[in-house]
Amino acid sequence: MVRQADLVILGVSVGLALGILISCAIFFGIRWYKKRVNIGRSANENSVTTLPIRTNGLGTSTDISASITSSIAPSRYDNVQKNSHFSWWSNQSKDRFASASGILKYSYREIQKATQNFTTSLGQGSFGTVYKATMATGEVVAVKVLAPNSKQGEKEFQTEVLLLGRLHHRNLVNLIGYCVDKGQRILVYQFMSNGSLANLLYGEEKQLSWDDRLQVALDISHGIEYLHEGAVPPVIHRDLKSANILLDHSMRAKVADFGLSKEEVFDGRNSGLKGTYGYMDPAYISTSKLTMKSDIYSFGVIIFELITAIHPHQNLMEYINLAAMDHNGVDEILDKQLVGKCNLGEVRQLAKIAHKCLHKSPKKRPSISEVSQGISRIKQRRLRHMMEASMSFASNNFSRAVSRLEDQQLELSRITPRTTISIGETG
Ligand SMILES: Nc1ncnc2c1ncn2[C@@H]1O[C@H](COP(=O)(O)OP(=O)(O)OP(=O)(O)O)[C@@H](O)[C@H]1O
Repeated sequence: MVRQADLVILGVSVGLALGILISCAIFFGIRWYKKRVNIGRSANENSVTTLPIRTNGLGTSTDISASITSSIAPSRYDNVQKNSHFSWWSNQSKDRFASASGILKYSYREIQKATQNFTTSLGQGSFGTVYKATMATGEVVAVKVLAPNSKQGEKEFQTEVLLLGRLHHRNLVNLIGYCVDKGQRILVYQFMSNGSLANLLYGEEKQLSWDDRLQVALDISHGIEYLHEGAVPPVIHRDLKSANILLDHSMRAKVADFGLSKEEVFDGRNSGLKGTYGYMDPAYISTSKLTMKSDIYSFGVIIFELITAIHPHQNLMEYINLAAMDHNGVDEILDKQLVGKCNLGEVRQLAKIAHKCLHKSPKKRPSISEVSQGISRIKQRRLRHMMEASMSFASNNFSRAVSRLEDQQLELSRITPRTTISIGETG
């Protein structure tokens, strides 16, 4: 009996020991597997290249690196030496300052509080809703919350943070921070109180003067000039349109929406082309070859929007082509709000520049610096005319004042002897 009991105890002990051994093996096996999966994942995340940004005097860029994924101009990209790994994205949870360029990382609670629990909507885009928010510091910002069902969302979110976090120019909308928390993806931008150019052109309340429009065109061209000729490697925006141009409190324009460009299905085919119908370069559509000249084409469309206030989806191209058939035909398609309130010479000069941007052969389109110079010349000419006008006004006034003085002197000299006599007589 005793022997049998011993045997049972021995059996149970051995069974238990085996059970513990097997559990340990399973536990450590799972841990090892998870570790390997994580290493693989962060290796993928780290495969973004870090590239330098040049500050060629075009703007206020202070940073020396830019992480670029899909918007780099291909030819120059090849020449830039790639850094091996980019560890920011995988380490981003550790620091409040997410990168050398100082983009802030916010918690979901902070954003929730700043937007009063997401009740201050500014508008809706294809990637989610934009809210006005006041951060704890008192800074007013715009918060873009990515819709959870956004197909392209994650990739575009990363592009926006990695790219825009390192591009700094007064004519680009600044990315202040981001939030990756509680399964949410949120971008925090500087607040642009006058909204989008599209709203200003096609909305009912606001009006844009010719002066404002000329300045907006120049601001946009400076923003693109920084992307094409200031950044190394150059950056192609791919989705320039009036909805992606935002205006601040003093009506200065900035280019927005870098990574969140919309995947458009063109002609019913999923061609993989990026951009927005009506703004897309026909040469890019037919060849799928993306160059900086595709941005130039889209900018040409925006310039014609500024002149005509006709949206590309409202047959703008047909109006432009009709106007091109006539000398000064652009006068016929000028925005009615501008009639009698602008210099037609300037309108025609700007239209001429826009026509060149829309040339069907990309090679024949001007570079962005040529466009900037062209628009600057219009503004300089206007300044010169204004100076000349005010000088001639001043000199007219001066000569009128001088002749009035002479008249008064003559009058006085006529009166003075008589007065003297009369004084003498009374004395
Ligand atoms: N930084 C900002 N400051 C103020 N308002 C903004 C800001 N960013 C976006 N908005 C407003 O939020 C709205 C939606 O913007 P969003 O960029 O999401 O979409 P969109 O560019 O209009 O369209 P899509 O994303 O489809 O290209 C716009 O009406 C815009 O005026």
